[in-house]
Amino acid sequence: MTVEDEIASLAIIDYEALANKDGKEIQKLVQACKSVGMFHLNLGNSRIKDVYEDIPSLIQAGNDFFNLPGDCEEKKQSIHKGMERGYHAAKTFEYYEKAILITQSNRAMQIARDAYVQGEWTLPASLVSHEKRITRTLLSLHGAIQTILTELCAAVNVDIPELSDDPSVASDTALKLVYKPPVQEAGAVVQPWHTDFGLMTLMWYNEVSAQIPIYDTDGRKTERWQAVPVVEGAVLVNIADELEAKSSGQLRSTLHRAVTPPGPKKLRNGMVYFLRPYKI
Ligand SMILES: O=C(O)CCC(=O)C(=O)O
Ligand SMILES: [Fe+2]
Repeated sequence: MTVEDEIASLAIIDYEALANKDGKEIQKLVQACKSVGMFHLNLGNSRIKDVYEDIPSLIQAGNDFFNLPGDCEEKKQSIHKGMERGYHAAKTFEYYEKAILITQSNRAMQIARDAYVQGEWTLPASLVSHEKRITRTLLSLHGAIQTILTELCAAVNVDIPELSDDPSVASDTALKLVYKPPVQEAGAVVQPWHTDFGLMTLMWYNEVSAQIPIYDTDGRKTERWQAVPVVEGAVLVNIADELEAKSSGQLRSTLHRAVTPPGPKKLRNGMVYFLRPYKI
C-alpha cells in the first residue's frame, strides 16, 4: 500500500463570513461546490468555535467505549439491528500475533439525530456524562450545515423544502464517531471510494484520514488520489448525492475514500455529521 504524496488544495470558507452573508465568501463557496464539491469550513473565532474543544473530549469518550470488550452489555445494548445507527464493528481482517488470532475492525457509533434531540435515544454509559457536549456539538454542526446550505441553495437557485430537516419527520441524519485500531500502515484504505447519500456531510479529523481523486485540467477524475489535509480550526465539508441531484448536477457530490493517518501505525479517529433529511 503506498502513501499518496499529493495534497489536495481545497478552499477554506470562513463560517462567520458566511453567517454574515458576505457576498465574496458565498461566491467562493459556490465555486468550491461546483468544482470539487469539498471544502474546509473555518470555525476559528466563529460563534460555534466551542465545538473545537468539545469534539476531542467526545472522541476520547468514544474511544473508552470502543475499547470495551466486544461482548460487553454496553456495546450489546448499543446495537440497533438492521440500521446504520448505533454501534457497529465490521470485521475487516485477522492476523496472528505470538500465535494468537487477532481480529481487527473498523468501529463506529452513530447517534440518530431525530431520536436524540427528542430524548428518545439511549446513550451508552461511557457517553452519558458527555450528554451536554453531544447536544451542543450536534446543534452547532447542524447550524453550520444549515447556514452553508441556505446560502449555497439561494446562490444556485435550488429550492429544498426539507432543508430545515425537522427532527420530528423521520430522517437518517446522524452524528458518527469513528474508531480504527492502529494495525494498518499509513495510507491504507479503510473505506473504499464512494459518494455520500443525503444532502451534505461534515467531518472532523485530527490527521489526514481521507483522500479524493486528482482531477485533470478539464475537471475529469484521474485514477490517482490525493490526501485531504487537516486545517487547524476547520472542519471538512462535502456535497452529497441528494444535493447533486436537486441542483441538476450543478453541485458535485464528492468521490472520496477513508485512509489510515500518515506516520507510524496509529489509532484512526474521526467525527462525521451526515445531513440526510430523506429516510432510505
Ligand atoms: O472516516 C471514515 O471512516 C468514513 C467517513 C465517510 O466517508 C463516510 O462515513 O461516509
Ligand atoms: Fe463518505
